[in-house]
Amino acid sequence: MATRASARNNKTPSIIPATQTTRSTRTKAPASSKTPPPTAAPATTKRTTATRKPLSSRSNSTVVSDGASKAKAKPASTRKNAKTPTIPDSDREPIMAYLRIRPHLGEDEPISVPYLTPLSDTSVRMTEPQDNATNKARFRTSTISGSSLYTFSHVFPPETTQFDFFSKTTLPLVRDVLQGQNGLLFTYGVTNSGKTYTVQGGNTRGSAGILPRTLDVIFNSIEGLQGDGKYRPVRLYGIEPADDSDTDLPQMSTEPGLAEVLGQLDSSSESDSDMDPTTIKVDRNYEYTVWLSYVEVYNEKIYDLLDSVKDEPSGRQPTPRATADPKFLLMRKALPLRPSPAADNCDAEVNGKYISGLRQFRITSAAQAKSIVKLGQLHRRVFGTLANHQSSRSHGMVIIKIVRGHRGEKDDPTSLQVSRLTLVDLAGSERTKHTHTTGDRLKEAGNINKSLMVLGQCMEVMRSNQKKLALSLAHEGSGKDGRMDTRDVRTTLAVIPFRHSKLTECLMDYFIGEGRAVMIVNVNPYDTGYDENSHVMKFSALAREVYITHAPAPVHKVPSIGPGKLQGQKLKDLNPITMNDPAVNPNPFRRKVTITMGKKSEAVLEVVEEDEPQEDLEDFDDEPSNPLIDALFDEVEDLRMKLFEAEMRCAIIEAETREEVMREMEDRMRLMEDKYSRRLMSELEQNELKTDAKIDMLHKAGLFGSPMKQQQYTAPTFSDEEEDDEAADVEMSLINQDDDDEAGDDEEMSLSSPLAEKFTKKSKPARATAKNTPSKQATKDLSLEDDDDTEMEDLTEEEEEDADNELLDLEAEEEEEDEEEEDDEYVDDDDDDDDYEEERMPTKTSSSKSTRSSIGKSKAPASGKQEPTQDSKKSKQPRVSRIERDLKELSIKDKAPIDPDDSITVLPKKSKKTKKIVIDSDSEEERQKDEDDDEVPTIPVVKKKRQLGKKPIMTMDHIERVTWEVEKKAANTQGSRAVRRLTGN
Ligand SMILES: Nc1ncnc2c1ncn2[C@@H]1O[C@H](COP(=O)(O)OP(=O)(O)OP(=O)(O)O)[C@@H](O)[C@H]1O
Repeated sequence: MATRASARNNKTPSIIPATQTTRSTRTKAPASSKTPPPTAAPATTKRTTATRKPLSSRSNSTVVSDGASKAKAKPASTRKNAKTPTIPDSDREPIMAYLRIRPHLGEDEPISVPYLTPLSDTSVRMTEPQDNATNKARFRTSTISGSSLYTFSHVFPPETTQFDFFSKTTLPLVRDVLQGQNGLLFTYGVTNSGKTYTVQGGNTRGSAGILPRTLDVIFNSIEGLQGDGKYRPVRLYGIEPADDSDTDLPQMSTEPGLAEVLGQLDSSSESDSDMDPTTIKVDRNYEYTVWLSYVEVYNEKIYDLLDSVKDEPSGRQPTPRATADPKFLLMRKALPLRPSPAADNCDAEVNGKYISGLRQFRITSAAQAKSIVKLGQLHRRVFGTLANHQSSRSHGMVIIKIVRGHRGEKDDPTSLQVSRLTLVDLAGSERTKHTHTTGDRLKEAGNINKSLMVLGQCMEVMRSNQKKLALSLAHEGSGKDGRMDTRDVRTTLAVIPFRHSKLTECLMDYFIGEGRAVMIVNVNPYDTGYDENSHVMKFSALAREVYITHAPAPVHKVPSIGPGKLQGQKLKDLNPITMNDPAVNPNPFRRKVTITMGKKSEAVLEVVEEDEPQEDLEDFDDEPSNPLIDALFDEVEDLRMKLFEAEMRCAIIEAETREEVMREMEDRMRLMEDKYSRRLMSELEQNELKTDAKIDMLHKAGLFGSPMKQQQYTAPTFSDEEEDDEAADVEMSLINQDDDDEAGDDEEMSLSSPLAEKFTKKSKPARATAKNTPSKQATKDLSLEDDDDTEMEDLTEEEEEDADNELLDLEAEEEEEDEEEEDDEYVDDDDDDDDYEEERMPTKTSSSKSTRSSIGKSKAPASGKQEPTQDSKKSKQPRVSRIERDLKELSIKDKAPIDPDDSITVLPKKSKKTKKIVIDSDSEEERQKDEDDDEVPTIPVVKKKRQLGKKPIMTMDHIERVTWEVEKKAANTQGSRAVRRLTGN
């Protein structure tokens, strides 16, 4: 009874000075635990303990909260010895941060390997997923570290059941609220991380979330102890007499059209029948009444989700009902936040804010409470803030108030105590850049981000303030008089920006007042938002460093219920909220909501949201106001707001710029790729054309294929072999080209190629020269099969002589050109030219020395060497063997064994794609002709069908054979320059 007396004393005016002392003591509370007490400290601490915990001391509950046990375990006297500045008083405890890892839900998940690994009960490692293909970070675009370690109050792995999770995280808060303490629980995480599942639950049996379980446990525990509900809670801590309307539970809309829409959305699940059997032992000397409200914070406005939803047909065209596209106009009005009067809680240093006009319902059973919550969720959906398959776009808050009064003083409202438990299902914390939202959605996303960002800022400021305070208290006694005045420090503390967002404004009293806060961090480790989840984890780390005073909610101390009653009356005047309300915002926010009801039908609703009335806010502000301070504060707020908006803009611009730059880079890369592939193709084409041109030149020179020409090779060399080799190579490479293109290209090339022209120039004089040599006759005997060759034969002697002279004139010029060609990218040209020269050599060998040398001179500079080296021959050897192999293959294919003595003709092929080469024996006539020639060995001719030039070419066997013959002759004559060149001498 003594305790109760002391509790009563709190509400007497004489206590007020003591209360003021208590305020400062409360701020100093950490000091008492960290530093040796100043002389006045014990008294104040004692007084605080006596005034702030009157009811707990009377509690006969056997279930003692952790916090209470801590407080008991560490009495004020012992706590004073603790000196570490960063360790808080046991009256305060950090925000508890629990991590819940969402399980893998199936194949739809974007990644299958989680990037979060629990290391212990309290720590996890987060490792950025790697892209297997590139071995680079898969999702990261920012500079967040690839792997980080995070610690929590507890880590719940994916397999944690709802029951276990509730028992470890929420049950202590439920216990507290039944003992008169406030509690806050909020879920934080990106969309699809399991926040709603955690709070509301799933559809399967046993998957009920912490909210239904909380309701179950409360009603299990207070069974038989429910009060008569004579008084109802108002504002944060106020009490006023209840009336009959409090027991009228909210109903689903009575309007048939809307009821139909709501009815279709209202689905039952297996978890509805879940009942959590947990019971907490409570003080049975008390009676308890439970009140419930449900609000959502959407677009920086607070709406009552239990307010009746009505269609407002007035002021608009009637719309067809019950059609496939019914249209309703729903109106709702935002509720204002008002400062809690100091009189409601004299102990409080700073009072929080309450939601003015919020409806609350007295509930008597868990089932009733659950149905009300369900209705609130329906309203959330009907207003489009809890869309079917999208992220919740509002913060949902269920506020459970428990009014408890001692049974012996049932009719004394001043003995009543109001405690609150708020469960918040925050909207997804993803950023705008990921959602690609525009217009209203962008505004929504901006507001969601804003409120979450402000929540983070508040925590940041609270943490730094607490650190500052703790540090200054650690140096207590260092002042002039040996005492530390914390007021000096307090003046330097930063203002916590609660007012920057509605969410933090609503919750501020939990942070600055008494109570406990639990943060549940939901993470989906299979989500692509690695960066977002990293931010969530960092946020939780920040929250864990913020300390909150752990103390029971104050007992209602106001002797008279007058102000409350008046205020309650005023509040009632605000309900029901209609468009007729005089304080309607002139610019209500309109938006459309489409609700899918089954597969076929959908309902289109138009929602009009009005701002909260502003004009009567001051009427409720009980705090003494200083205009200057208010103006300054507003200024600060304004600036902060601007700063915040600028930051938001910057963040959005940064995200957009990054994306733009990325897109631009991608485009450029694509262009470059195109450009290079085009260039590559054109180079290939040019190479092909050049090769064609060279082959053409060779043909024009009559060095390929004709049996008559073969007869000219009296001094065959390996150069010929190389040439043949190369020609065969070229042929094989060209054989896959398209037939149609071929002839045209070939012809075109032979005309357009500068080399071809050059060759034409050269070949004529060369032939002319040959005619003037002793071997002229042999040259004349050339019976070329090709028209080109025949043309060449048709040259008159005069022309040939002219050409010969021209050739000499051109020598110097060509030398220069050839030197330039050496630097040309097509280095092979030189070899080819050289080959050409080599091929010409047999003819020249039998011709005059001067002619030979002139030709040799004209071509030699092009190759940069006078004679082929042994190396170059070796390097060409593989080609020779390839040709041999090819020929063998062909012979096998055609089942015609190659006889080196036979002349083989490769007939023109009709299609290159068939890759078929027909080998024919030379005609009997030709063979006879060959045999008749005594002077030169007969060269068996392989007449291959050349794809471009369509001219026969020689094969290896022939060349080898001729070479052998020539070597034999050369050994005899000892003078053949060609042989010297062949052997590399
Ligand atoms: N622990 C869990 N066990 C099984 N399923 C889960 C769990 N957590 C979440 N889910 C499932 O994951 C999906 C997404 O969860 P939920 O809707 O709760 O995410 P959310 O974070 O609330 O998303 P939003 O922010 O968009 O509202 C749901 O289908 C839910 O049933």
